[in-house]
Amino acid sequence: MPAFIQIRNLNKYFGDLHVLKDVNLEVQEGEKVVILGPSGSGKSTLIRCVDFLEEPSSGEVVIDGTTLTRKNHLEMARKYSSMVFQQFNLYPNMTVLGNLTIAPIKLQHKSKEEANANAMAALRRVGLAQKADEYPQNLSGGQQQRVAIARAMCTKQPIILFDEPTSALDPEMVQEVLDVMVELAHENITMLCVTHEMGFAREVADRIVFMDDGRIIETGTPEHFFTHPDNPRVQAFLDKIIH
Ligand SMILES: Nc1ncnc2c1ncn2[C@@H]1O[C@H](COP(=O)(O)OP(=O)(O)OP(=O)(O)O)[C@@H](O)[C@H]1O
Repeated sequence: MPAFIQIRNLNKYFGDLHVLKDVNLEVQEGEKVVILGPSGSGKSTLIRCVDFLEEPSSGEVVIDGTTLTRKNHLEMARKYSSMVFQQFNLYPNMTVLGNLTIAPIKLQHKSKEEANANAMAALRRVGLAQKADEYPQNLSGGQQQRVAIARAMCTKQPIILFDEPTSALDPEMVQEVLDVMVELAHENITMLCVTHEMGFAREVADRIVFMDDGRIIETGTPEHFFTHPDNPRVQAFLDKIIH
């Protein structure tokens, strides 16, 4: 059975800058993959290609047997994947409830009642049901990111992509967002997560993928990765981060 997500010979250039270099990765349905690596190694670009927010220069991303193309990517994203960004990307002029219901109503053609019920259920799960009628600017960064995660839950796609979801947060708010992500990880959702949170990676990842200079140079379980990585560059990265 082919993997749920297949990234095949992916290359991405920004002008002359070769950012992804023949990347291959297969992710099974329900798998939680954490992508680590030094700054500028191409992690965000890789994950953005999975949503076609970046178009590959060559190679392909195949989801559930269908290759993403210019033509089908919006429909594919609607069906399969939602992204949680570093900068929450909430609509400032809409209430929290509005932010959570707009895509289900407008794009997925859900009734307002169903969208509201799903939104309230998601807000309860992230502990923010009492904030449904607030505007994003009245929430803390951690709360805004929890709303963004609830928004991703509402659309019920089977894949969730996290692009450094805690990097823009004050330190005291990081844990509250990680707690929500850990809870989400208990579900049969397929998760690809770019993060610098090693504790989260250890706790949640089925597999860690390490990128360096546009290539995947090591993959393995957290146990393998944190205790005896094969590549000395991974060890150097860990030494720098952990000590
Ligand atoms: N839209 C863009 N235009 C030009 N260059 C870009 C663009 N997006 C990313 N880059 C460059 O591509 C390289 C990889 O960036 P990317 O954000 O994928 O790395 P990263 O591993 O996620 O880094 P970080 O951990 O710092 O977020 C960097 O050199 C970056 O400056």
